Amino acid sequence: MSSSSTANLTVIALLSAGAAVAYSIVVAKRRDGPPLPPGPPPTPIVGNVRGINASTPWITYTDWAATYGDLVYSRFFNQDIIIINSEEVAQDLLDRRSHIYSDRPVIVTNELVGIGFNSAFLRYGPKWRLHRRLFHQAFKQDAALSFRPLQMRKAHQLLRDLLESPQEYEGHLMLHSNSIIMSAVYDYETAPRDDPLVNIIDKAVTIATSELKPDAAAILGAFPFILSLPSWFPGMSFKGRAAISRQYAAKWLNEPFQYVKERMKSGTYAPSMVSDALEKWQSQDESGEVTVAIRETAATAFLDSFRFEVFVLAMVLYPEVQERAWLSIRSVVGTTRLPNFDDRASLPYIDAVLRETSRWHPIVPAGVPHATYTEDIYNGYYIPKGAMVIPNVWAMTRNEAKYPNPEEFKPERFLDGNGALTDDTCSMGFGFGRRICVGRHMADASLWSCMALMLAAFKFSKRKDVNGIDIDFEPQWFSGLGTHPLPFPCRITPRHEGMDMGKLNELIEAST
Ligand code: HEM
Repeated sequence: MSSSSTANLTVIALLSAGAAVAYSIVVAKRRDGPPLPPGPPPTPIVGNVRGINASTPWITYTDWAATYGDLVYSRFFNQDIIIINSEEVAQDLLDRRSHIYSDRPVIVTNELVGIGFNSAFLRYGPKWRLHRRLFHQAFKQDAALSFRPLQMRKAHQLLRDLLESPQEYEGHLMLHSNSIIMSAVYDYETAPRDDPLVNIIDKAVTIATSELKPDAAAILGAFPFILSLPSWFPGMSFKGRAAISRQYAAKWLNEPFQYVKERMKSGTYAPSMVSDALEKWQSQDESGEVTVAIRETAATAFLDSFRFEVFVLAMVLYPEVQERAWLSIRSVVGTTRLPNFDDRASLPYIDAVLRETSRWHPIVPAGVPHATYTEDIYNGYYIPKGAMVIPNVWAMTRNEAKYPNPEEFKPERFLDGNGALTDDTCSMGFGFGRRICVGRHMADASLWSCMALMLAAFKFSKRKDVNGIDIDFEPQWFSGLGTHPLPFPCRITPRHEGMDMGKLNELIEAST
């Protein structure tokens, strides 16, 4: 949804609802009893829109923490919003009171653009439970071990791609992420370029996410009658775009799923999340409900790509960290092979780099919002039923008491005096409670294998200008529901002398 559409929606909402209606909503919520948590004073009708940096709301929320504390109340139209700015409060509420805090807010635009199937946004209830069960079967801790050969094979391919065309590193990293998911979920081998299925899904995701704006969703949620206005009505052009998005979303759901079904029919398939689940459930699924859920969970998985750019950026900006990481790999693995999962326990510094990468710039900095199933009282504050609860991971990673100088990339934070890993796994980037990320074990192993192998084989540094001088740059960030660095000038050079494809293949052979 374009920002002008959102602005028009706001005007429609304001004109049509009028101050009286909106005021009555606010008045209706006024009640005796414990107060709401502290928060910035709202503007009449719209609530706390002003002052929020729309592209990086997590930074605004972190600033609010300095004034209002770890638990902040804000409002957007009639949507109550609770912002959690500390890990302790997140654990108290989202983990320990997960029976209250495991719902999701209704985001009307999800259905509108055709991604209402997304497991991560399902309301707390039987459908979500079924999705969660299907995911759990494929990605629980011991099942995730079965992906290790795949993760290694894909990481080896990434090294070949980086050696062949290092300047295209962003494309290679994206392909690596997509190809792991497509193999694990559909047993589908993605083509290096212009893969037909990935192109369909990418297009569907791009169209859908460009129409998803939390502010527009909140306005439509507060004033659902707006959706019944015709497409020609000023501000309603998004309805036409949403219809196109729904068509693409249907292809995203169906085409890769159909691919697996056809391969199963012809008997030419290897295990995958979809084929395993179909085999297990098909005979007991008379209503077809589980088959639909399998298709939906599979499509959801594609949305959860791993993002390796933050790691590459950190290595470029902190060469001393990169050097220490490489030396630690060399001392354990030597130079005649590459690391594999058996080396992980002997390489604590690499795990410290992984943890610091997710702390330094979490890729989902404002988490995925939860919602309250019933009302609650916490530390004397009233938390309304149906409130959107935002775990502000950014503020948690900026906790000066736990992470001094939080803007600095310092893997040592996660090591004790003996160089062993501490108990702090910095897992808040994967969320909390019953809605915690179901792909976290698989994601963790994919991140580790990719980081360890890239560190062993390549050096990442600033690109040089024609005079051989490093090109300095200020990192820029893409901001949406997630965030990642925008392309930056990076030079990728092999660590091993005289490295060519033959030598790399020898190293890979020696590592397996
Ligand atoms: C580095 C990679 C990843 C990160 C940082 C990440 C992060 C997250 C976060 C923050 C949540 C929300 C948790 C909450 O509501 O408290 C989430 C949920 C979820 N993630 Fe991930 N994720 C990653 C990879 C994956 C992968 C690889 C998969 C699937 C194979 C996956 C599947 C899911 C699903 C299905 C949910 C929804 C869970 C629910 O609502 O019950 N994620 N993830």
